Amino acid sequence: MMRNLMSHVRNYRIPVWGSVISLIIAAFCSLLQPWLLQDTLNCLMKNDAAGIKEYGIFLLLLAAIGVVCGILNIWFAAKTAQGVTSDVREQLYRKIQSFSFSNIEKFSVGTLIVRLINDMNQVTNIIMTTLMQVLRMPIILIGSFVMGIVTLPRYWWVQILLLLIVSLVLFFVFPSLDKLFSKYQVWFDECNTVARESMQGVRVVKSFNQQDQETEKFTASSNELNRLNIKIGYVFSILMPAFTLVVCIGTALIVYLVGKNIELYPKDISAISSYVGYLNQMLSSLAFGGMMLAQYSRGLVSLKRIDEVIETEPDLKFNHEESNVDLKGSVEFDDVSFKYPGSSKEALSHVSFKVNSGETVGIVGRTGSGKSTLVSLLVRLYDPTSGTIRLGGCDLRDVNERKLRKMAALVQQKTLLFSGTIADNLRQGDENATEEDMERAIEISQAKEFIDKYPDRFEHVVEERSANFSGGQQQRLSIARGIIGKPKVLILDDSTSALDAESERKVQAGLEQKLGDATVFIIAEKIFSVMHADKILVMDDGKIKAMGTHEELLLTSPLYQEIYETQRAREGGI
Ligand SMILES: Nc1ncnc2c1ncn2[C@@H]1O[C@H](COP(=O)(O)OP(=O)(O)OP(=O)(O)O)[C@@H](O)[C@H]1O
Repeated sequence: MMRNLMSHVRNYRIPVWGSVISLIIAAFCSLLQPWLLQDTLNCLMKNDAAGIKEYGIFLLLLAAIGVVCGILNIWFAAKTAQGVTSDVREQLYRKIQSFSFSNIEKFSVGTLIVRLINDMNQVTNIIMTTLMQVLRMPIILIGSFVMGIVTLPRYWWVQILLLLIVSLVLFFVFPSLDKLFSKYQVWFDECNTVARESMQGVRVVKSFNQQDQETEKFTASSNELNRLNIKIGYVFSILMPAFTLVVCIGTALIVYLVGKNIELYPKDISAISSYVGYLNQMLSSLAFGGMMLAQYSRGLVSLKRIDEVIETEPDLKFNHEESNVDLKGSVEFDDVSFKYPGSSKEALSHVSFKVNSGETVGIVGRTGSGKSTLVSLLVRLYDPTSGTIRLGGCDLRDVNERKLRKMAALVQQKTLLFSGTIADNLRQGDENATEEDMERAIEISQAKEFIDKYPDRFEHVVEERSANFSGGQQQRLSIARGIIGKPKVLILDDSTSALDAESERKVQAGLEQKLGDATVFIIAEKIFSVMHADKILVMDDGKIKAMGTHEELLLTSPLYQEIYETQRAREGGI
């Protein structure tokens, strides 16, 4: 679990060593303080003014070195922790970017975000704790134990007795803290997912008057989180006073023992204060160290969750070799079947068809018949469970990812624009797009009409979740983003649904004229949208039921006829 983290820590050798060295010096300074105090007391009892001055200066010097080293320790530890966390976060983000759809679905977006932000903060804590406390604890523990025995060798057993008591308490409390921290993480994920879903779907929540239900859902998980937090707080609140009590008992015991034998050993009296000092250091390092370990175990849970993501291999492996072969836009599905991960039913079953470069293909079928699944496979968001897909005659699995993304553009059903400017969004389709390319794309997609109304045109801001654009405007922009890179295969997955018939016709005419050599797939609810296509695929229950032109299908496919008649009746004639 630690291996990945350590490989990053190795890049920060200087700050790591800086913090370790300053920590060791600071630890020894605090160990020497009670010792010097005892010598000062001895001088005081002997009325040795020169000795008092000398030891006093030593004490001050020691305290000053301790403070400087303490500050240096924190500075170096923070430098290491921030650096390493930022590197691991970047590694994690890269990994998530390499994930396929099914990888992301398996984790869920909510937990990936929590891992990226919250779990990462825990990694910072682990590194800070290690560099500031974990090393200090054994030095102080062993050092104060030895120094305590040297100070009052007669009462060695007092230290061992108190050590045993504190260790026992920690031994019983520790496992329950561990469990609480793991549970806490699970509920934190849950809380995050509920909040994210409800805020992203705020329109649905409001329009269905679901505020109360959503609040209830959130409150339930938030209460659970709160309950766990309180429990963790209880454990900590019992630990601190329990530890103080043990120190008090130890002090009382040692005062009593020294007092009882004062006549036999009068010198012991000057050792009491330094002995109690060591006792305090020993027990506090143990108790504090125990609590640090509890924090540590919380951090380890986070580290495990991060490693889980980093060690997951992307489901889809792309060929990274650049090829110079200029693939054409022909598409072939050869006996392709596909099941979604975790699903027992085939979403596509033995699908075979061939489309020549430059053709326009309509895909129609009832809802859930597999239309979107088919095109997701075509741009390789998933790999088929069996069968082969060929693009320009080349097996899709052999096509370089960059080439594939340039060749084939999918404009999805759920349009998603990013916050930024219109130009930023368009350039996602082609990072090198010129002003001219953008003009051409918005003309074809009929987005020009509304962009021309903005004085800042391409620099017009797209707000979060494209809130300042209507559904139809968003669709036009995402079509423009799809065509800007001049793809050889363009797929419009129900992406003209929010356009009126006139604009839809204009978009299609534009595509035909200006993207003449591209193969275009159009998934549409309405047959009207695809009736002029060169080929229409009729899908039902994951299978291709019929294929042909509109006129051919009207004669040969009962399913097509049925869909057509139903739509005609509903629209009052197409
Ligand atoms: N991510 C997914 N995980 C599991 N099953 C899925 C997933 N996406 C779709 N399905 C299932 O696969 C089948 C085909 O879905 P698909 O989205 O391809 O249909 P569609 O024809 O595009 O429907 P619509 O016209 O409603 O968009 C459906 O039964 C659906 O429940």
